[in-house]
Amino acid sequence: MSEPHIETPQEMDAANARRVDLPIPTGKGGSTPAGAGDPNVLLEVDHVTLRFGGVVALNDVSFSLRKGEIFGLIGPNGAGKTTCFNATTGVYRPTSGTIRFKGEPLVGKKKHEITRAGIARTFQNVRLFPEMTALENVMVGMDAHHKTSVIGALFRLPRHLREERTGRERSMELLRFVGIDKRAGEVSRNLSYGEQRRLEIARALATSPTLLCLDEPAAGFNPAEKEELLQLIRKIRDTGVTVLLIEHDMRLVMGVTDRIVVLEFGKKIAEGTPAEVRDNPAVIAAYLGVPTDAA
Ligand SMILES: Nc1ncnc2c1ncn2[C@@H]1O[C@H](COP(=O)(O)OP(=O)(O)OP(=O)(O)O)[C@@H](O)[C@H]1O
Repeated sequence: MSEPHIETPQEMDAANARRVDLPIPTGKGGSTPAGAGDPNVLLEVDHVTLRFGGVVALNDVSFSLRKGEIFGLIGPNGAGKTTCFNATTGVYRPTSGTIRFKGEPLVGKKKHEITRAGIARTFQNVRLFPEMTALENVMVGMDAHHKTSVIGALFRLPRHLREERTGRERSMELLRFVGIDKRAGEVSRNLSYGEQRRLEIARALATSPTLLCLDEPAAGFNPAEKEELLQLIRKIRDTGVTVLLIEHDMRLVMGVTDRIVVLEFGKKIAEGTPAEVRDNPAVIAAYLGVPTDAA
Protein backbone atom coordinates (compact mmCIF):
# COMPACT_ATOMS: atom_id res chain seq x y z
CA MET A 1 0.00 0.00 0.00
CA SER A 2 1.04 3.63 -0.23
CA GLU A 3 1.73 4.47 3.38
CA PRO A 4 -0.05 7.25 5.31
CA HIS A 5 2.91 9.58 5.17
CA ILE A 6 6.42 8.70 4.18
CA GLU A 7 9.33 10.97 4.83
CA THR A 8 12.40 10.61 2.71
CA PRO A 9 15.04 8.14 3.92
CA GLN A 10 17.31 11.14 4.48
CA GLU A 11 14.73 12.74 6.78
CA MET A 12 14.25 9.50 8.67
CA ASP A 13 18.00 9.04 9.02
CA ALA A 14 18.31 12.55 10.33
CA ALA A 15 15.53 11.92 12.84
CA ASN A 16 17.12 8.69 13.98
CA ALA A 17 20.57 10.25 14.20
CA ARG A 18 19.13 13.01 16.35
CA ARG A 19 17.42 10.53 18.61
CA VAL A 20 20.81 9.08 19.44
CA ASP A 21 22.78 12.31 19.58
CA LEU A 22 20.55 14.57 21.57
CA PRO A 23 20.81 14.68 25.33
CA ILE A 24 17.52 13.69 26.90
CA PRO A 25 15.95 16.84 28.22
CA THR A 26 14.82 16.45 31.79
CA GLY A 27 13.67 18.82 34.46
CA LYS A 28 10.70 20.89 35.37
CA GLY A 29 8.43 23.62 34.26
CA GLY A 30 8.93 26.09 31.51
CA SER A 31 12.53 25.86 30.43
CA THR A 32 12.97 26.54 26.72
CA PRO A 33 11.88 23.44 24.80
CA ALA A 34 14.78 21.26 23.73
CA GLY A 35 15.58 21.74 20.08
CA ALA A 36 13.87 25.11 19.63
CA GLY A 37 14.77 26.23 16.11
CA ASP A 38 16.11 22.76 15.29
CA PRO A 39 14.86 21.38 11.93
CA ASN A 40 14.45 17.91 13.46
CA VAL A 41 11.95 19.22 15.97
CA LEU A 42 8.41 18.89 14.68
CA LEU A 43 6.34 20.44 17.45
CA GLU A 44 7.41 22.91 20.10
CA VAL A 45 5.21 23.76 23.05
CA ASP A 46 6.89 26.87 24.36
CA HIS A 47 5.98 28.28 27.80
CA VAL A 48 2.28 27.61 27.30
CA THR A 49 -0.18 28.69 29.97
CA LEU A 50 -3.90 28.09 29.51
CA ARG A 51 -6.53 29.29 31.95
CA PHE A 52 -10.22 28.50 32.14
CA GLY A 53 -11.44 31.35 34.34
CA GLY A 54 -9.74 30.71 37.66
CA VAL A 55 -8.46 27.25 36.70
CA VAL A 56 -4.89 27.12 35.43
CA ALA A 57 -5.11 24.02 33.26
CA LEU A 58 -1.58 24.47 31.86
CA ASN A 59 1.05 26.39 33.76
CA ASP A 60 4.11 27.48 31.75
CA VAL A 61 4.55 24.12 30.02
CA SER A 62 7.36 23.57 27.51
CA PHE A 63 8.47 20.49 25.58
CA SER A 64 9.20 19.49 22.03
CA LEU A 65 8.57 16.50 19.79
CA ARG A 66 11.24 15.29 17.38
CA LYS A 67 10.38 13.98 13.97
CA GLY A 68 9.68 10.27 13.91
CA GLU A 69 9.24 9.63 17.62
CA ILE A 70 6.37 8.33 19.70
CA PHE A 71 5.84 10.82 22.49
CA GLY A 72 3.68 10.21 25.55
CA LEU A 73 1.79 12.81 27.55
CA ILE A 74 0.78 11.38 30.90
CA GLY A 75 -0.38 12.52 34.33
CA PRO A 76 -3.12 11.92 36.89
CA ASN A 77 -6.73 12.92 36.20
CA GLY A 78 -7.12 16.65 35.70
CA ALA A 79 -3.39 17.16 35.10
CA GLY A 80 -3.95 19.09 31.86
CA LYS A 81 -3.23 16.42 29.22
CA THR A 82 -6.39 16.92 27.17
CA THR A 83 -6.05 20.69 27.43
CA CYS A 84 -2.50 20.43 26.10
CA PHE A 85 -3.69 18.14 23.32
CA ASN A 86 -6.51 20.53 22.43
CA ALA A 87 -4.13 23.47 22.31
CA THR A 88 -1.85 21.49 20.00
CA THR A 89 -4.69 20.62 17.65
CA GLY A 90 -6.10 24.15 17.59
CA VAL A 91 -9.21 23.59 19.72
CA TYR A 92 -7.97 25.90 22.49
CA ARG A 93 -5.91 29.05 22.23
CA PRO A 94 -3.24 29.34 24.92
CA THR A 95 -3.60 32.26 27.32
CA SER A 96 0.12 32.84 26.81
CA GLY A 97 3.04 31.06 25.20
CA THR A 98 3.50 29.65 21.72
CA ILE A 99 3.04 26.35 19.97
CA ARG A 100 5.08 25.91 16.79
CA PHE A 101 4.66 23.16 14.23
CA LYS A 102 7.44 22.79 11.66
CA GLY A 103 8.70 26.12 12.98
CA GLU A 104 5.43 27.97 12.27
CA PRO A 105 3.22 29.29 15.09
CA LEU A 106 -0.06 27.35 15.39
CA VAL A 107 -1.81 29.90 17.55
CA GLY A 108 -4.45 31.72 15.52
CA LYS A 109 -4.69 29.04 12.83
CA LYS A 110 -8.10 27.57 12.08
CA LYS A 111 -8.69 23.87 12.59
CA HIS A 112 -8.72 23.05 8.87
CA GLU A 113 -5.46 24.98 8.44
CA ILE A 114 -3.92 22.90 11.20
CA THR A 115 -5.10 19.72 9.46
CA ARG A 116 -3.60 20.93 6.19
CA ALA A 117 -0.36 21.76 7.97
CA GLY A 118 -0.14 18.06 8.90
CA ILE A 119 -1.70 17.48 12.33
CA ALA A 120 -4.44 14.87 12.77
CA ARG A 121 -6.12 13.57 15.90
CA THR A 122 -8.47 11.01 17.31
CA PHE A 123 -10.79 11.65 20.24
CA GLN A 124 -11.27 10.10 23.69
CA ASN A 125 -14.78 9.09 22.63
CA VAL A 126 -15.36 7.55 19.23
CA ARG A 127 -16.60 10.22 16.82
CA LEU A 128 -17.52 8.56 13.54
CA PHE A 129 -20.38 9.13 11.13
CA PRO A 130 -22.47 6.17 12.33
CA GLU A 131 -24.63 5.79 9.20
CA MET A 132 -21.70 5.95 6.78
CA THR A 133 -19.71 2.88 5.84
CA ALA A 134 -16.21 2.40 7.17
CA LEU A 135 -14.85 3.27 3.72
CA GLU A 136 -16.91 6.46 3.50
CA ASN A 137 -15.73 7.54 6.94
CA VAL A 138 -12.12 7.34 5.75
CA MET A 139 -12.95 9.08 2.47
CA VAL A 140 -14.31 12.03 4.46
CA GLY A 141 -10.86 12.39 6.06
CA MET A 142 -9.32 12.29 2.60
CA ASP A 143 -11.42 15.30 1.51
CA ALA A 144 -9.19 17.63 3.55
CA HIS A 145 -6.69 17.56 0.69
CA HIS A 146 -9.02 17.46 -2.29
CA LYS A 147 -8.80 20.35 -4.70
CA THR A 148 -12.05 20.13 -6.64
CA SER A 149 -14.78 22.67 -5.93
CA VAL A 150 -18.43 22.08 -5.02
CA ILE A 151 -19.24 22.76 -8.69
CA GLY A 152 -16.74 20.09 -9.73
CA ALA A 153 -18.39 17.61 -7.37
CA LEU A 154 -21.94 18.55 -8.45
CA PHE A 155 -21.23 18.17 -12.16
CA ARG A 156 -18.96 15.15 -11.65
CA LEU A 157 -16.13 16.84 -13.55
CA PRO A 158 -13.18 14.62 -14.58
CA ARG A 159 -10.84 16.02 -11.95
CA HIS A 160 -13.40 15.32 -9.24
CA LEU A 161 -13.97 11.77 -10.49
CA ARG A 162 -10.22 11.17 -10.58
CA GLU A 163 -9.81 12.44 -7.01
CA GLU A 164 -12.73 10.33 -5.87
CA ARG A 165 -11.21 7.21 -7.42
CA THR A 166 -7.78 7.72 -5.88
CA GLY A 167 -9.43 8.71 -2.61
CA ARG A 168 -11.37 5.46 -2.59
CA GLU A 169 -8.28 3.39 -3.36
CA ARG A 170 -6.20 5.08 -0.72
CA SER A 171 -8.99 4.76 1.84
CA MET A 172 -9.09 1.02 1.19
CA GLU A 173 -5.34 0.86 1.67
CA LEU A 174 -5.70 2.66 5.00
CA LEU A 175 -8.42 0.26 6.13
CA ARG A 176 -6.06 -2.58 5.24
CA PHE A 177 -3.25 -0.81 7.11
CA VAL A 178 -5.28 -0.69 10.33
CA GLY A 179 -6.60 -4.22 9.75
CA ILE A 180 -10.31 -3.68 9.05
CA ASP A 181 -10.49 -3.71 5.23
CA LYS A 182 -12.92 -6.65 5.33
CA ARG A 183 -15.42 -4.31 7.02
CA ALA A 184 -15.10 -1.54 4.40
CA GLY A 185 -18.74 -1.74 3.25
CA GLU A 186 -20.27 -2.01 6.73
CA VAL A 187 -21.95 1.04 8.28
CA SER A 188 -19.68 2.15 11.08
CA ARG A 189 -22.24 1.82 13.87
CA ASN A 190 -22.25 -1.94 13.18
CA LEU A 191 -18.51 -2.27 13.73
CA SER A 192 -17.22 -3.57 17.04
CA TYR A 193 -15.80 -1.00 19.45
CA GLY A 194 -12.24 -2.05 18.64
CA GLU A 195 -12.92 -1.78 14.90
CA GLN A 196 -14.41 1.68 15.38
CA ARG A 197 -11.29 2.86 17.17
CA ARG A 198 -9.14 1.52 14.33
CA LEU A 199 -11.42 3.23 11.85
CA GLU A 200 -10.88 6.53 13.65
CA ILE A 201 -7.15 6.08 13.28
CA ALA A 202 -7.55 5.28 9.57
CA ARG A 203 -9.65 8.40 9.12
CA ALA A 204 -7.05 10.53 10.88
CA LEU A 205 -4.32 9.01 8.68
CA ALA A 206 -6.37 9.88 5.60
CA THR A 207 -5.37 13.51 6.03
CA SER A 208 -1.72 12.42 5.45
CA PRO A 209 -0.53 13.82 8.76
CA THR A 210 3.04 14.40 9.82
CA LEU A 211 1.87 14.35 13.44
CA LEU A 212 -0.85 12.01 14.68
CA CYS A 213 -2.34 12.81 18.09
CA LEU A 214 -4.05 9.87 19.79
CA ASP A 215 -6.26 10.66 22.80
CA GLU A 216 -6.55 7.58 25.01
CA PRO A 217 -6.70 5.13 22.09
CA ALA A 218 -6.66 2.08 24.39
CA ALA A 219 -9.64 3.14 26.52
CA GLY A 220 -11.99 0.18 26.84
CA PHE A 221 -9.57 -2.31 25.25
CA ASN A 222 -8.76 -5.74 26.63
CA PRO A 223 -5.08 -6.79 26.96
CA ALA A 224 -5.00 -8.49 23.54
CA GLU A 225 -6.47 -5.43 21.84
CA LYS A 226 -3.98 -3.22 23.67
CA GLU A 227 -1.12 -5.32 22.36
CA GLU A 228 -2.48 -5.02 18.80
CA LEU A 229 -2.81 -1.27 19.25
CA LEU A 230 0.78 -1.05 20.41
CA GLN A 231 1.85 -2.83 17.21
CA LEU A 232 -0.30 -0.51 15.11
CA ILE A 233 1.18 2.62 16.74
CA ARG A 234 4.69 1.33 15.99
CA LYS A 235 3.67 0.55 12.42
CA ILE A 236 2.37 4.11 12.02
CA ARG A 237 5.61 5.51 13.39
CA ASP A 238 7.57 3.29 11.01
CA THR A 239 5.89 5.03 8.07
CA GLY A 240 7.45 8.30 9.26
CA VAL A 241 4.50 9.74 11.17
CA THR A 242 5.35 11.28 14.55
CA VAL A 243 2.90 10.21 17.27
CA LEU A 244 1.69 12.15 20.31
CA LEU A 245 -0.11 9.86 22.72
CA ILE A 246 -2.25 10.50 25.78
CA GLU A 247 -2.89 7.22 27.52
CA HIS A 248 -3.75 6.09 31.02
CA ASP A 249 -2.53 2.54 30.49
CA MET A 250 1.00 2.71 31.83
CA ARG A 251 2.09 -0.60 30.33
CA LEU A 252 1.16 0.60 26.89
CA VAL A 253 2.76 4.02 27.38
CA MET A 254 5.97 2.56 28.78
CA GLY A 255 6.05 -0.10 26.06
CA VAL A 256 5.57 2.10 23.03
CA THR A 257 6.90 5.62 23.64
CA ASP A 258 10.38 6.98 23.01
CA ARG A 259 9.95 9.87 25.43
CA ILE A 260 7.34 11.04 27.90
CA VAL A 261 6.27 14.30 29.54
CA VAL A 262 4.45 14.09 32.85
CA LEU A 263 1.98 16.77 33.89
CA GLU A 264 0.52 17.33 37.35
CA PHE A 265 -1.88 20.16 38.19
CA GLY A 266 -1.03 21.79 34.84
CA LYS A 267 2.73 21.78 35.42
CA LYS A 268 5.38 19.67 33.79
CA ILE A 269 6.95 17.61 36.56
CA ALA A 270 9.16 15.30 34.51
CA GLU A 271 10.39 14.50 31.03
CA GLY A 272 12.54 11.67 29.73
CA THR A 273 12.62 8.11 28.50
CA PRO A 274 10.04 5.67 29.90
CA ALA A 275 12.64 4.24 32.28
CA GLU A 276 13.68 7.69 33.52
CA VAL A 277 10.10 8.76 34.06
CA ARG A 278 9.12 5.52 35.80
CA ASP A 279 11.91 5.94 38.34
CA ASN A 280 11.34 9.65 38.92
CA PRO A 281 10.24 10.23 42.57
CA ALA A 282 8.04 13.20 41.60
CA VAL A 283 6.16 11.02 39.13
CA ILE A 284 5.75 8.21 41.62
CA ALA A 285 4.45 10.72 44.17
CA ALA A 286 2.04 12.26 41.65
CA TYR A 287 0.54 8.88 40.86
CA LEU A 288 0.43 7.65 44.42
CA GLY A 289 -0.78 11.00 45.72
CA VAL A 290 1.96 11.46 48.30
CA PRO A 291 4.41 14.36 48.76
CA THR A 292 7.68 14.04 46.80
CA ASP A 293 9.88 13.78 49.87
CA ALA A 294 7.72 10.97 51.23
CA ALA A 295 7.88 8.92 48.01
N1 LIG B 1 -13.49 23.61 29.17
C1 LIG B 1 -13.07 23.71 30.43
N2 LIG B 1 -13.57 24.67 31.26
C2 LIG B 1 -13.13 24.78 32.53
N3 LIG B 1 -12.20 24.00 33.09
C3 LIG B 1 -11.67 23.04 32.32
C4 LIG B 1 -12.08 22.83 30.96
N4 LIG B 1 -11.36 21.79 30.44
C5 LIG B 1 -10.57 21.36 31.44
N5 LIG B 1 -10.75 22.11 32.55
C6 LIG B 1 -10.03 21.94 33.81
O1 LIG B 1 -8.65 22.01 33.51
C7 LIG B 1 -7.92 21.06 34.27
C8 LIG B 1 -7.18 20.10 33.34
O2 LIG B 1 -8.15 19.29 32.67
P1 LIG B 1 -7.78 18.26 31.52
O3 LIG B 1 -9.07 17.69 31.02
O4 LIG B 1 -6.88 18.91 30.54
O5 LIG B 1 -6.96 17.16 32.33
P2 LIG B 1 -6.57 15.68 31.90
O6 LIG B 1 -5.17 15.49 32.37
O7 LIG B 1 -6.82 15.49 30.47
O8 LIG B 1 -7.56 14.81 32.78
P3 LIG B 1 -8.22 13.36 32.48
O9 LIG B 1 -7.10 12.37 32.57
O10 LIG B 1 -9.19 13.21 33.61
O11 LIG B 1 -8.88 13.41 31.13
C9 LIG B 1 -8.94 20.36 35.17
O12 LIG B 1 -8.93 21.03 36.42
C10 LIG B 1 -10.25 20.58 34.45
O13 LIG B 1 -11.32 20.59 35.36
